[in-house]
Amino acid sequence: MVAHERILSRNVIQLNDVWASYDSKTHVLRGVSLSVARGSNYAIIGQSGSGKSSLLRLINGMMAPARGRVMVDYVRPGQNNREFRRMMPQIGYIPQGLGLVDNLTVLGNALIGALPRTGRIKSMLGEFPEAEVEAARRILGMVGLGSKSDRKAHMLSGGERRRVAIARALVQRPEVLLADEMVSELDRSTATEIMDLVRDAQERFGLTAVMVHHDVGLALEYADRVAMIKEGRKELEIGVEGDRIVDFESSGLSQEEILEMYGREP
Ligand SMILES: Nc1ncnc2c1ncn2[C@@H]1O[C@H](COP(=O)(O)OP(=O)(O)OP(=O)(O)O)[C@@H](O)[C@H]1O
Repeated sequence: MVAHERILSRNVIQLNDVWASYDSKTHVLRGVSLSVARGSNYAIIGQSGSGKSSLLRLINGMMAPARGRVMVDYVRPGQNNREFRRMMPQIGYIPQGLGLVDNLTVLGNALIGALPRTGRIKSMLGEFPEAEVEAARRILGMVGLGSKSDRKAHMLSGGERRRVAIARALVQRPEVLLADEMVSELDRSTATEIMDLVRDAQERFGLTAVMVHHDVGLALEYADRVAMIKEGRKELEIGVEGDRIVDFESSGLSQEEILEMYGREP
């Protein structure tokens, strides 16, 4: 990515009338359009099976749209696109279930984020450059795991596991963070701690975040925009401005109608 492009692209992520399918018969996403502003936090909510994870997979290039256009900083995501493969390390992805390696230490898991830079074989032998190890330790300190870097991942609490997943993503030095239901199974206060951490990281590194959430209240508290997906369609996109919930789709819904729709979902 060159500097002038970054200045021009206020929206890091852009989806235009995107349709997606796993079997080329049924569509799991139908005509979704959205824009994610640089540095913002964009939340996606919706019932199970509505297409939220598929949306993230389109952004990180694991899935291609059947129709429509997905762009991340002017580049079309896709494994076949060399330009996108080059920028892939700039997209940190925390999947549902987090994807930690249980028998690796906290530090080892965090260093997985450095693999795109260090090269796989050397790293598998545990030969990470000292500067990478130091950087990973610094980030573990930032997420509150400085004293637990030698602990095996399977010995951690749910909140600590999320912190490791965030650290791994940050070690990658991403510009965009995608997280799929990262705080859904946590109690409210731990979920808040983890979201505070994401907010800190966003401020510190200018990160853009797209996060799938289960809890509408939490989404509204932390996100600049909240999109609701229903049966593959984007039903609404709202955010809080002052003490009001604003409908950015301008579909003319009243506050009461918005609250009622969100109250029913997911
Ligand atoms: N690998 C796959 N192959 C075929 N169908 C899939 C695959 N992954 C998801 N689907 C289907 O696509 C639809 C959307 O799934 P997706 O995982 O995107 O929904 P979701 O909103 O993230 O659901 P959840 O909240 O349960 O994770 C569902 O009907 C699901 O069964």
